[in-house]
Amino acid sequence: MTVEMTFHSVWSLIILPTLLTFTLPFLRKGIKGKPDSKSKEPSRVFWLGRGDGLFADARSKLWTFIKGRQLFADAYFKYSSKNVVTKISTISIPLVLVPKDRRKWFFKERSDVLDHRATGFDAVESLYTMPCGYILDFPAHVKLIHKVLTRELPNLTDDLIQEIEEGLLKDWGTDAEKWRGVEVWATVLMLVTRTFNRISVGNPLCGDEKYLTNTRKYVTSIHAMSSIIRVFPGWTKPVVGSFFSIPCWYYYRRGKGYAMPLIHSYLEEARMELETNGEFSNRHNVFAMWIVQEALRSQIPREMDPETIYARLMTMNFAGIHTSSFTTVNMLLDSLSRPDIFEVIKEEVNTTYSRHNSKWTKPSVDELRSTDNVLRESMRLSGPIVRLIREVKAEDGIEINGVVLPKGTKIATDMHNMHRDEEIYKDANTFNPFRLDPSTGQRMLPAVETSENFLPFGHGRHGCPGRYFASHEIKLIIATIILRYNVKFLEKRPPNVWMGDSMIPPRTILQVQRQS
Ligand code: HEM
Repeated sequence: MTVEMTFHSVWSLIILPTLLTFTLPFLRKGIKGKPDSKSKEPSRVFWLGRGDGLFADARSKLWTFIKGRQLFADAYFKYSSKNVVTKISTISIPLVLVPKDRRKWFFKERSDVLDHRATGFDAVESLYTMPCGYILDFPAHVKLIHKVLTRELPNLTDDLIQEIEEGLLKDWGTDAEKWRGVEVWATVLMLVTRTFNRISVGNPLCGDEKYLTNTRKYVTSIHAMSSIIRVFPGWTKPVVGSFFSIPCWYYYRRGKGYAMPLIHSYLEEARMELETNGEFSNRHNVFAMWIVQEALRSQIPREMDPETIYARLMTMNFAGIHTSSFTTVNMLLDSLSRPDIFEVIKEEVNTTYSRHNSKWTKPSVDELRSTDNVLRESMRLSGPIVRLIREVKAEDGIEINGVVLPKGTKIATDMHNMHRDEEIYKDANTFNPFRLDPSTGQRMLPAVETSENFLPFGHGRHGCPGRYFASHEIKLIIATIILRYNVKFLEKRPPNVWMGDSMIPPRTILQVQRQS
């Protein structure tokens, strides 16, 4: 994976953008001989970082690519926070930033006015990179996450623990004598892939190294390849997108070899149960079976197709694996570089575990309030998604603070900078998990409680449905690490790494030793 990522990074970060920014505008002008789409934009939007003149578009893209972080911070603190509508170039499409006073509306608006899929799916060029993208127009899996996964968490906790224990033993080792260096990102990614697949396909597939590696590669290839495709102008994407997404399609197809036998057997078993008993049993309490049962209930032919069931499983893996791994790694790095904070959660984990007779259950994990505070604060400063994007779908466009935005405009809430806004969080740049809630003066709410001031899981209509699972899973991972391993503190928090528009945790070696 290191080699894969290094190649993608160099290619997507340096060579491609430089080449494209300078050559494609020439080419395009040469071929079409007409000005860029700039003239179609409404004149009243203030476009930060974009001048006039020759190749203004290309220059502003390159500028954002080099100075993007600073430009987004300026856009937020100088304009959005003062309720001015601002536009900013990105390496792909320009974004209009939602002013602070319109955030409530952004999260409440109907999907036929603002399409929410721009955050998770357009941003990764899902049209090309996700062979399963066609299921998104009927998101049955979202309903199952809301209704079944969250409800079943108490019954899934033992399975999650078992997978976390086994995964850690495998990758962090059994040696109680010697310290050992482990690369935290690679091992946590594998651990989360395994744990997530315990609830999605169950045992034994969730422990099958080949299936897990293939799934991890599929998800990673979507992120890596979309970062390349994103650089190209829209009119080239049908060709470029199809070419660069070959690895995504390859891993997707390959994964069928592992998952399809299971899906076929679940379909057969569930059909038999329905015919003989008129209802389903609870024998396989895993996501794959919930999708099968929901499909049979619906009797919609496309839903009962094994291809659709596989597509939903892979979409879930895409939504849940990188987000949860990034968050777990960030929480580890944040707490291990602050011994005072780590000691608080260590004490809490140890006492809660003993109080509950050395067994984790959903209610006992919910008692880990300080651990949850650390998770929440870590997500505030290092949430894996830095901005939420919507596409204007309303035929006549929309109007924000006097500015008209036509259909197709992409608008965004920049949560990375909003979470650093001193008007919302006092000492906003300080990692302080035990800060009080500025609006109530009370302790912070649990990490799953979203608000327009706390957005790592989104908020409102399309807030992340998997957040209850993710928060439970991450706390179980952290608690198991605390109970089973000694981990050396870090001298200081290694900074996150910016790759284009995304912020990822740094590669860090942790020194670990199994507790005897
Ligand atoms: C720490 C881990 C996670 C983070 C930070 C996270 C964050 C997010 C965010 C920011 C959104 C977009 C909200 C928006 O556009 O307004 C989202 C959507 C979504 N997430 Fe998560 N997520 C996490 C884990 C998960 C997990 C484990 C699952 C699956 C079990 C999941 C499933 C989804 C789905 C299906 C959507 C799309 C919802 C829709 O279309 O309405 N997420 N997530």
